[in-house]
Amino acid sequence: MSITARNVRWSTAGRMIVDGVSIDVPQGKTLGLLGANGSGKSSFLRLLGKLRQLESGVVTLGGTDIAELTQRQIARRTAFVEQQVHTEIEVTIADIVQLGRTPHRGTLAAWTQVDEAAVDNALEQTGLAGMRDRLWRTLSGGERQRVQIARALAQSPSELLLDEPTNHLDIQHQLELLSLVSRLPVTTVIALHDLNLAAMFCDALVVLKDGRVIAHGHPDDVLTRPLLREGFGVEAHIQRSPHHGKLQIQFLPEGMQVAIASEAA
Ligand SMILES: Nc1ncnc2c1ncn2[C@@H]1O[C@H](COP(=O)(O)OP(=O)(O)OP(=O)(O)O)[C@@H](O)[C@H]1O
Repeated sequence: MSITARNVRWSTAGRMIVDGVSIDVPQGKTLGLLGANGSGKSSFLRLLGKLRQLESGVVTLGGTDIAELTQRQIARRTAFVEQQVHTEIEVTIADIVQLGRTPHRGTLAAWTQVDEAAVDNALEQTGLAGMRDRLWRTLSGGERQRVQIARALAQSPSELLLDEPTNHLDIQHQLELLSLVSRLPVTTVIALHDLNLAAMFCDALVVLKDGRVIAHGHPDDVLTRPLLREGFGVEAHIQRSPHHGKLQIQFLPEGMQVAIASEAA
């Protein structure tokens, strides 16, 4: 189902954090949400999932205004993976992934084959099937992150909101996760710091700065040298990869530009 936001605003402590943001994500597409630290990505994702109240503006999921949806109705259709999840209780990977089924089940409802299949499938897709009985507290940061993704997938969502889901993952798992997300028929908004991965896997990008959209559109149109300067304060060389056809950014820190120039001379 589609996700849209129209002129969304949210402020706290007298400071505007999300300042008039609009997005349109068609059914099944992946939108990358980019921006420097503190630009408002997590805050905006929380507004999309109704975990914070909009100050003004409208968010729709599948054409329905979230103001008309209860938290439970949203949980049945939208999965949200936040940056950090802490728990020290003695739970296994399977216990956590099974929690993804909660919104679909009544209080005393029996565990069904549909529930079991959704959990098995989610564990399989995230490469966790062989370690379902491992205790959460024994897992590495990257393993924990994959468990949270598996919980979200077990929810069988039509919309997925992911806040930096790859920040603890090794490169193989980053590529696998983003490739999985971009292939799923689920509408996704994903906050990312890695601009090269965003260029490779997102259908469209939105770049935030101080809570405002400074660029949006196809990655080819968004990822330009002026935008990287304005949004992230970095210099870069951008070229199209002859191997996978997507834009690739090579960052050029000041000292390094000089070194390369003198090497070439
Ligand atoms: N509840 C809050 N109270 C006060 N300030 C907040 C609150 N939530 C967010 N902020 C501030 O809003 C700004 C945007 O934060 P947010 O977490 O949305 O940014 P972000 O783009 O996700 O950053 P990062 O890349 O570092 O995760 C930051 O300056 C943050 O300190």
